Formats: sequence, structure tokens, C-alpha cells
Amino acid sequence: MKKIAPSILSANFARLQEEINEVEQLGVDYLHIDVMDGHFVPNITIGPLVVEAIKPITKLPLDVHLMIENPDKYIHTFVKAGASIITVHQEACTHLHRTIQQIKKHDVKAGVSLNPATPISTIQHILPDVDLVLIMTVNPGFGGQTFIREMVPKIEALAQIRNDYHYDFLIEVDGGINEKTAFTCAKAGADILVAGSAIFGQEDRKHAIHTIRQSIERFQGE
Ligand SMILES: O=C(CO)[C@H](O)[C@H](O)COP(=O)(O)O
Ligand SMILES: [Fe+2]
Repeated sequence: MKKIAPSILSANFARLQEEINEVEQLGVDYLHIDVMDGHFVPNITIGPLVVEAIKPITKLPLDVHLMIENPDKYIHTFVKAGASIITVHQEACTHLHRTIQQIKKHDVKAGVSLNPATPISTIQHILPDVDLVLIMTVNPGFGGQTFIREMVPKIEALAQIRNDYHYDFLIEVDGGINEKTAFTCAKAGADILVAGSAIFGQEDRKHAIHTIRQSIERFQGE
């Protein structure tokens, strides 16, 4: 079953509660929260206080994407703030296995993410342990960038490995996802489609979610 995760990075932060309520009522599956520290990526965005503020206003699972250096230092804080999934970047973890185990000690799902330039081989050892692998389809740091088409074979390769080894992690894609690229990624094997500007950047969110849902629904159930 393919899932949609709107990224609040493109929401209107001055009216975040209404923005979240709106997409929740339109039947999305997760809320994607982009945490950026100005070091791992050039941008600075949301911290644990915002995650904590969002938690009581939605039933959606909070999918926290940590684009920060030293994520180990903040895992406990984001767990306490209400994260349902915590995804760290392979490139930010000196001891990735330890970091993943640290996330899994808490009652949250553990994800690992790869920048476009980082090969799957760097996370091969951790694949049996993770709940989710996030393939970045843009260079992380900003919303509204163009989908990097060369990431499609990477998604396919990861889906093939999952199949060959009977792993059960979910594959998430993030960056430049719209109705067209959502279709391509779903076909390649992605389970969760993150979309920021293609949902919150649109005036008609109902139409935006509906078109993405329609484009991926032919792969539902596979
Ligand atoms: O992690 C991210 C950027 O680093 C965001 O989740 C992503 O960019 C979503 O925005 P858009 O759908 O507009 O590309
Ligand atoms: Fe993200």
C-alpha cells in the first residue's frame, strides 16, 4: 500500500495547525517534518519544540527527517517530542549501526537516508535492522527543487535487494515529488512519497493530494 507524506516545509508556518488539519482531513498517511541544522545542510528549519507542538494536534504519525550533524545527541529529544519515525542520514553518522540501535531502543521506527551521491552499499550492513530507507531524490536542504531522475535506478536496486533478502523496510522518496515523479517512484518500488511544494505549495490541496493518490494507486497492494 503506497503512502503519502506531505512535508510541512512548504506549509504556511503562521497557520501551521490549520495547514496540518487540512491535509489530515484529506486522508494523507504521515506528516513529514524536515529538521535542518545549517551545518549538514545549508538551511535551518524546525526543531524539537515545533515537533512537540504539533504532536497533540494531529493523529498522523510524525515522520521526522533529521538533516543534522551528530544526530545521536538529539534522538532522545525528538522521541520525547513525539516522533513516530526518526530518520538519520548515513553521511551524518560515524557509527551508523550504533545510532540505529539507539533509535530502536525507544518505541519509534528507525530510518536511514542517503544523499543522491551516496551509494546503497554504504548501508548494506544496516538493512536488516532498519524500518525505513529514505532515498533523497534532490540534494537535501530546500523544498521546491527538481527531481533527480538518476535516482530511479537507485530505488529499483534497493527494492531488488529488499526482495532478494526478504527485508521488510519501507522505501521512502523525498524531493521533487509531484504526480508524475510519484508515479515513476512508486513503479520503481517506493512505498512512501514525500511531497512538499506539490501539496502545501498548491492552493487546492484536495486536488493536489487526489492527483498524487491517483497516479500511485495503480501500484496499491503490490
Ligand atoms: O527533505 C527535504 C529537503 O531536503 C524535503 O522533505 C523535500 O525537499 C520536500 O520538498 P519538495 O517536495 O518541495 O521537494
Ligand atoms: Fe525531507
